[in-house]
Amino acid sequence: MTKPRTLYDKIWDDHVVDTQEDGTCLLYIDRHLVHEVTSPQAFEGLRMTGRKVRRPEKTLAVVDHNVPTTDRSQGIDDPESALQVQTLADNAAEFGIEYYSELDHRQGVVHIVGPEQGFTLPGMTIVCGDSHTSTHGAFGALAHGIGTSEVEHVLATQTLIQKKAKNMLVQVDGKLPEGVTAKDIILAIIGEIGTAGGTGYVMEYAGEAIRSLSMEGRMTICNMSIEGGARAGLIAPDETTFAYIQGRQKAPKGEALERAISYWKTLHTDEGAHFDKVVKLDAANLPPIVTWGSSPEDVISVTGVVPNPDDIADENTRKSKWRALEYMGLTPGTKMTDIPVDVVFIGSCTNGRIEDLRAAAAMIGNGKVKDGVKAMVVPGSGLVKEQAEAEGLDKVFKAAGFEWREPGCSMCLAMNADKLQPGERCASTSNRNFEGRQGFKGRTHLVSPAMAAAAAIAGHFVDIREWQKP
Ligand SMILES: CC(C)[C@H](C(=O)O)[C@@H](O)C(=O)O
Ligand code: SF4
Repeated sequence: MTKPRTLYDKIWDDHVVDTQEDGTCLLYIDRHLVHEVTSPQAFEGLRMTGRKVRRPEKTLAVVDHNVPTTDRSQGIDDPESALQVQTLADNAAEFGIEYYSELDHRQGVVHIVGPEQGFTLPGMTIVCGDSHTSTHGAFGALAHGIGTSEVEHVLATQTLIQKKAKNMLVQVDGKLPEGVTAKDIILAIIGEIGTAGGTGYVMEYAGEAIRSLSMEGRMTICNMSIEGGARAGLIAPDETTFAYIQGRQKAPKGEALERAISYWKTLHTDEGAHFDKVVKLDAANLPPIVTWGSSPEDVISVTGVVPNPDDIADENTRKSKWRALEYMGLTPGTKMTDIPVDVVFIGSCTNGRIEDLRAAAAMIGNGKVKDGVKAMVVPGSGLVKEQAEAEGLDKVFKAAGFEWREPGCSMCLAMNADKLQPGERCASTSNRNFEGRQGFKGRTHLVSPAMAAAAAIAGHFVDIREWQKP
């Protein structure tokens, strides 16, 4: 009898081209996503050595980080961003790679675009010069970020040098309560294991709460695997996955799809397979979560208070959490619901999909964005934007005073004009609350889309389980 294997073991085994004595492997890469930030030197490397892209048809390029989210039909004002974007356009043309420009309606954040186009499929190895490539693991694909020199290696050879990681199981049982979302699950997991908890592991998420999630929710979970230290997260594909894939532009069709599905059905962890680490969480007990510090592990229930770092035994951690509170301008004991916000950002590859925008819009009713609060919605892609407009969500947002923008990474990391001013406090649906992440001295609180929308209207965090929409 063959040894029971995890989902990660199976995908890994299916892609190993060569194994060295020390365990270093050469892995075949099925899909390579490329964006403007981490690719220029990789293409330059190819040019200098006279090499081509090995499999241009397995490579897809899209601009996302540097694009403005205001009207861009007249070009990009910022010279650095304009150059960055133009460089990717030129490289894609020169090397024969399919490219979605800022004017293409398929353009968006790379991790939203891949799944949306059916480019991301179960059982594949997927890489991108971007840490949030873990998002694609929601399809049961082994997907992770790579560095620029690796981008060059994959472009040239369609392979990657890798050592196998350990297996970790994150079991989330129970039924998610009303008002609590995939974002709260993953924030709770990171709060539990810490930002280094997944280091050296590939995390597989399983259990009733994960199974009940839509593909959008699963992507939110896998997206933040990297914030928990794991380079990749995985969720076994099932009927929800197959239904999402069906009919997508680049997905297999007809008989090819049937054959693919029968293979995809084998992509699950075998009974009795070994995990090196197991973490369990009960979804039924989860509240809506808000981060209070400058690390994604600094999580607290919306019903809680800003914690007191003096309660932490370890001196280094205590000091660093005090520093975080100082940066955030918060005092221990303050009720989370008493913290006012200046800015609300709804978007990013964590929470910029259609379901996220629906959840945010559903909080609004006849409400208006609180005076003095600046709120913006940045759809994750042009297709998300179109879908939202077809459903009239843009009207709901605009009537309430939210700005309705063009797709891109935007204020998730402030590489374009969308930035916090020093000292501004933001309720954000993105994935990183590091110092300066959304702008110099900007203060970020990570929340779900529904929590962000309610904060925009109330002007402070609210427990959306008790939210009476205006
Ligand atoms: C710019 C890019 C390399 C970076 C990443 O790798 O994640 C960015 O997308 C981010 O979210 O910080
Ligand atoms: S939306 Fe944010 S996290 Fe996602 S790729 Fe862009 S910058 Fe990175």
